[in-house]
Amino acid sequence: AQSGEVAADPQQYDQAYLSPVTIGNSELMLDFDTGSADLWAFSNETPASQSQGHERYDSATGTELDGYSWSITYGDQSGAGGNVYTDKVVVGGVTATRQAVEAATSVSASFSQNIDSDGLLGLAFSSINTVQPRQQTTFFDTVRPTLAKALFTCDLRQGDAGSYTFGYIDSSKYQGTVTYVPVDDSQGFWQFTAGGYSVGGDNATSGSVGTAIADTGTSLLYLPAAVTKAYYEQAGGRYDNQQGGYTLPCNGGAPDFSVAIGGKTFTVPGSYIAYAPLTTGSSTCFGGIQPDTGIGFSIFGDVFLKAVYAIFDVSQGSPRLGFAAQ
Ligand SMILES: O=C([C@@H]1CCCNC1)N1CCCCC1
Repeated sequence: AQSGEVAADPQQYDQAYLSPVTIGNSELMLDFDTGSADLWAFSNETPASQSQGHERYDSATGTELDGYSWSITYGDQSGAGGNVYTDKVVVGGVTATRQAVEAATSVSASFSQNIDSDGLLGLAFSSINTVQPRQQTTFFDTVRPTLAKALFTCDLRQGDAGSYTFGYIDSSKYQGTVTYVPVDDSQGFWQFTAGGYSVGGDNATSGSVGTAIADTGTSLLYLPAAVTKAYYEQAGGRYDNQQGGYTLPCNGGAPDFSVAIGGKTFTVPGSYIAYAPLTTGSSTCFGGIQPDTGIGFSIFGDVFLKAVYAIFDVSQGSPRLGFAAQ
């Protein structure tokens, strides 16, 4: 049975985490994304004008799926599209011999401009893979039958290299016990229910966060508008229309944010929520918690995930998420 571990290296401000992946004879840095289900890469078929500074997948090593294509638009309106090959993909020593690899023939500006990232490796459910005419499986779904345990884990860290593991849980990476919650995969996401919250350790937990997804490909923590408002009232932040989000003082006084999941409380340190100065040297920071207005559920992105050890587990028949304090 297979198992393995791969590094997750943070970009500036932990905006995204990138992991080395070998596809055929190409070694690329991909953004592992539990909020989408396509494995796509800059390729020899991506226009040079769009791929300056990127490593590219050389599709010559692959077998083209004739007449297949893919096209994806993400929640932030970025996107990409192209052709499909099968090829050998290796992640931390775990090998998928015939993985669908989506070679980009076009990518949106934000992908061209982020030269650290050579593409995405989707880890949501394969039901939302965009390949036509026949949907393809994610890397995890492809290798799942060969894994020692049908699960992968995520250990993201603030400003430091973390890791993803496939096929095993590394108990040295967390403290205390793991709390498991059921996952509703009907929308293709790792969707769960979060409970009460508290700001700054005051145990007057109020309200409930509700439906949420665990999304390693999203930088911030998007919460219901009322929860977000309550946080910034205590944090001394304000909604800045010009910035398109809440901002707060960078000065280290930001309160912690705690949320109950599966009856256990998980805490995001205030320092993670003073996310990044508006511009270099500014004493005002963009907030790591923002409203989930218009999305339909909360998004537990990297600001939350780097505070916990997360287990994405399909070994029990029904999918479940495990969380433990880091
Ligand atoms: O496009 C996304 C995200 C974008 C950032 C990377 N992860 C996937 N979705 C998740 C939230 C609901 C809408 C779809």
